[in-house]
Amino acid sequence: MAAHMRFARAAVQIFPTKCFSPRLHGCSNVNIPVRYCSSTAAKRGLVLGVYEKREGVKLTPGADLYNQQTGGKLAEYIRLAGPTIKKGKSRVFYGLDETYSAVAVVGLGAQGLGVNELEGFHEGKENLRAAAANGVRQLRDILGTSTIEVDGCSDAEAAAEGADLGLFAYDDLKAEDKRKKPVETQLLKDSGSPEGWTKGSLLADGQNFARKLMEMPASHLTPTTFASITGEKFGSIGNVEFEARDRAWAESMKMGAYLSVTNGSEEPPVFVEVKYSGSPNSSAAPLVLVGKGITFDTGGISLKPPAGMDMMRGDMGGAATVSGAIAAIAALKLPINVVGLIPLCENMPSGRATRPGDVVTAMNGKTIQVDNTDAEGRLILADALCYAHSFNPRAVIDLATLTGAIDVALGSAAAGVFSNSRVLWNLLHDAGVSTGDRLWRMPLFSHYTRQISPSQLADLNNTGKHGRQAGACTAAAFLREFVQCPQWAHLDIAGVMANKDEVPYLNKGMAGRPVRTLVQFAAKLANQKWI
Ligand SMILES: N[C@@H](CSCc1ccccc1)C(=O)NCC(=O)O
Ligand SMILES: [Mg+2]
Ligand SMILES: [Zn+2]
Ligand SMILES: [Zn+2]
Repeated sequence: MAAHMRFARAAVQIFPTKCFSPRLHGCSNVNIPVRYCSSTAAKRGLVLGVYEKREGVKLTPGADLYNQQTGGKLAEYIRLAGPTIKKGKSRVFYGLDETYSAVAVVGLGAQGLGVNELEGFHEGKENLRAAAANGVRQLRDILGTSTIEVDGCSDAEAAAEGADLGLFAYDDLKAEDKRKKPVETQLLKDSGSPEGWTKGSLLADGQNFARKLMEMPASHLTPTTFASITGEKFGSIGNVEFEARDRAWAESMKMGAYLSVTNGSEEPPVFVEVKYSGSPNSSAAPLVLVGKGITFDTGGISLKPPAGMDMMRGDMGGAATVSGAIAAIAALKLPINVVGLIPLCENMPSGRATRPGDVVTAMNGKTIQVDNTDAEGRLILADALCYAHSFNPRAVIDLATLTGAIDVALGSAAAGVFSNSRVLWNLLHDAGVSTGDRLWRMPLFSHYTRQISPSQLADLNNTGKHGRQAGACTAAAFLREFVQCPQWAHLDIAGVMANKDEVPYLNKGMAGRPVRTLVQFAAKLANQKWI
């Protein structure tokens, strides 16, 4: 008989009666022992980690402590359940003690894993994120647990990230009984650093905020509602100023490239400006983050094909990640000044829409021939990047779901980074290694600049003259024409916009990547003086 079956019999012997009315009790699983079904149990769950060893498993210090509290029952149950618990997999146990309705034991892989150079991330942290996400989801979905304690597994920050990212669901527009039950996660006492746990939770909150904004349909998330939602969010955080500028302001700034994109839409454009003052020197040069905020991209007159066009509700991913990152940076009270610039509008076809071949003038006076109205992201960023210069920035980073070409090049493995600075790139790269939300450097050769300029009618063309060839690189070369800061990076996040199943601790849907990398980058920047 398999070890797994032996365990099943042992568990049944302890609590033989199953929940008789899972629908009534809100229990999603008929196999839940009656004592722990929703009608009777105190709904508290526990997630514990175990490392893989050649024979069996090794308990984390937190799991070991709990094992002692249960008189060795945990280790015995694990032994009965089978030879090992593999990386990212879990087993749920009932009846270990009176405190928890259920305990999910999750596999962390081998102990002591660090940075994997080939993968470009910290493998131990990434395994823990996946394991924590798996454990909390199990307890929520099987048991309807409302409070879950999580083993910090000696890295409470990564455990909190995995747990809180893993529980995210955007179901605000579904009937109440179809929504995921809200769950509160807590660090298991004496299993990791409480400060690390708080930091990980705030990082996950920032990314989840971005995910929600990206997931919201364009019927609900317009430039105007984006401004009201983020305005409310930032209004509740200290040291943050928020302003929403209207079309007249953009006209007064001569943002002709940005305004040309909104022409076809009935929704008014909004340009959001967020300022976080965290540096002890309030006039210290800020990090400026610029985010593409197309709340829906139809392509305009150069209409996109219909398949998958619904995903273009996430074309404000740059705007969302900038907002999520600044929310987390402010919540963490990082000692740095940050400005967020977010040009928002829709890209729609209509009798007023910009036509292919039209010429528009950006804030810096450069003229642009708009040969493809679907290459609109670079137009709104062009003016936002010109405007960024007025803040005398320490560094400028723009984020945009800019090109399908970056998806072809890198898929969802990493966001593409185009930078004029090796120092800036190194900081960004290192941030991605620790968060697991990786970045990959791409070229900014003048070769690509020659593909977008000169244009037949104007200084620049908004598409490369060799069509789709190196589309992400020609887009970056275009943006470079509007940048004055010697510390600039453009992150093309189109490929990482959504998750299918590639990142195990993110569900299917909009990903909010790379919010945590941006925040870790800002923390690194705050602590060094080269830039
Ligand atoms: N809105 C952008 C990107 S649309 C392509 C995309 C592909 C895969 C994942 C996410 C988004 C746009 O219109 N770009 C123009 C272009 O790529 O030509
Ligand atoms: Mg959206
Ligand atoms: Zn487009
Ligand atoms: Zn777009």
